Amino acid sequence: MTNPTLVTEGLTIRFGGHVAVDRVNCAFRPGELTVIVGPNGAGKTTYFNLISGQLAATSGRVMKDGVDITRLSPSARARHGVGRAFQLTNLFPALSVLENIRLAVQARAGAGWHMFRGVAAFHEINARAERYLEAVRLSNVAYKPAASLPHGDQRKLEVALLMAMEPDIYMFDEPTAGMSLDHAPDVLDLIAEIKHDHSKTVLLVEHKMEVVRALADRIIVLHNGALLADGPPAAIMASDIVRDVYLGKSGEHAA
Ligand SMILES: Nc1ncnc2c1ncn2[C@@H]1O[C@H](COP(=O)(O)OP(=O)(O)OP(=O)(O)O)[C@@H](O)[C@H]1O
Repeated sequence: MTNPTLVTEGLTIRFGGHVAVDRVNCAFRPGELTVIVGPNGAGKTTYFNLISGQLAATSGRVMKDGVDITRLSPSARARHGVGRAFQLTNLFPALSVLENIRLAVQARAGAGWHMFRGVAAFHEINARAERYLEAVRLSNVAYKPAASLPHGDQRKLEVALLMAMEPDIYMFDEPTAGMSLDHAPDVLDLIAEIKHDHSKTVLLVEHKMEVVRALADRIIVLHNGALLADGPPAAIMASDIVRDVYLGKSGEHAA
């Protein structure tokens, strides 16, 4: 089995007396798409925030390729290859779709600017931006202002901006939220393509079971902040304990 890209060890955060994420031990590997499920308030988004650095852990560690990134800022973690899709942050609404992607490519190149000098740099950055534009199938709206895109296309643009960062880990929090059913498959196809690049590790928080079924290689279930179950989709979906959580026997409601 390949080495994990990302490991959380005893990862915990307390808000006052409330333990929102409770000693979560989990390892994530390249080529694997893990969906994090659980009832409302289970700690899914908080766990994501602890991994991407939006929240600081009370205890425990986040390791990226063996490096302890627990105390790093979100941008420092991004430079370590932890990429998280955010709705429309990073986006320049008045600039065109292509310009937005070009800026993201340039920001990524900035870290190793010596590789990109002069005219060659300009061409290389443009070529990369065009590649991501095509990858998310937005070439037909390349010159439209980003703000003018319909919601579904804006989500695709977010995926392109994330790809431009060239992360090792892709994190998506409900990528089809607020999206009409006819647009959802496009974004899901993009995520499936990222997963098929076997060097990438993909984490998804998702409520919609049809999305979970379509994409998951593995499901982890959080409940009251703790890791309740972890395994292949068929086993997790058939497990009594998971059904109990979702059917409310333990006092929670299904998400
Ligand atoms: N900044 C915060 N301060 C205090 N409590 C918080 C904070 N962030 C999250 N919580 C609490 O932590 C718990 C977990 O919340 P979280 O949003 O991670 O759950 P979730 O599983 O993502 O839920 P949902 O499916 O509804 O999005 C909740 O009880 C929430 O109220």
